[in-house]
Amino acid sequence: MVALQLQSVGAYHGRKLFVEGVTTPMMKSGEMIAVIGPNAAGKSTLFKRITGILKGPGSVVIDGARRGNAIGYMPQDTSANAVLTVYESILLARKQGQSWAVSDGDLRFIDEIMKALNITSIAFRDLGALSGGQRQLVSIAQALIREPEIMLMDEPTSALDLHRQVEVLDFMQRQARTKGMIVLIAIHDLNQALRFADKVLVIANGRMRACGKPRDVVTAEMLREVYKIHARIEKCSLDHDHVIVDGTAH
Ligand SMILES: Nc1ncnc2c1ncn2[C@@H]1O[C@H](COP(=O)(O)OP(=O)(O)OP(=O)(O)O)[C@@H](O)[C@H]1O
Repeated sequence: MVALQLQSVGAYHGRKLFVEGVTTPMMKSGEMIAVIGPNAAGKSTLFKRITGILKGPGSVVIDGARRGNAIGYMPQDTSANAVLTVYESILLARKQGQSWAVSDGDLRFIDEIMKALNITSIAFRDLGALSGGQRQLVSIAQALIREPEIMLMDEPTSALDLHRQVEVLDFMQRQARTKGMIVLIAIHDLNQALRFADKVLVIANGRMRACGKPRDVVTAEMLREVYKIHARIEKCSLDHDHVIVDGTAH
């Protein structure tokens, strides 16, 4: 069982503090947390601080991790210029930092992940010859193949069609539940956040505005203040909450 908590976390770009004072409740094994907020709010910056790519004040407290490097990170920019096939790139991600001997288990796991993400048919295509959505799926596979206990995904579904979005979010939710992973997903689609997340963390102007149950956090008031939109949260016939946007607020 792994647990993650941010305590007064901030992050610098150069000498400037872009994210400040983020203190979250304890995030636990099996949870999926949607990180939402406007453009340039600091979501990617916060992720980079959690992974250690960026420095800053405060503590990223991880309890109960099985290994030293428990964090997997899928960056927002999934462009690739390495001359590798999809399969090679996933195998390379699997073996990074380990011995180069490839076991049957490694190969089986690669097949499993590729099947789950529906990318088996492009296994031997060059990375440079993929569509934006295909690249995004390969990038998810590269992060998952390392079996992280905490997975940070920066807008993993932004280039995917609706079917693939639901497939990927559903798959990540199952991964969180069955493997006891903590999954943090930066995402702009608030309806997908409402549908899949156990918790929603709102970042605005480099600060945490709220963190809690989706229904408590995604409110008309928050949407007006943080996103400057007039919106209602209404239940559909299946009793799921949906954001219905009426227009922009000034
Ligand atoms: N490498 C960098 N150097 C300097 N400033 C940066 C750098 N990367 C990001 N920033 C700044 O940090 C702030 C937060 O950016 P960040 O990418 O974290 O936002 P975001 O919430 O992920 O936005 P988006 O939803 O648009 O992806 C922005 O003002 C941005 O200009």
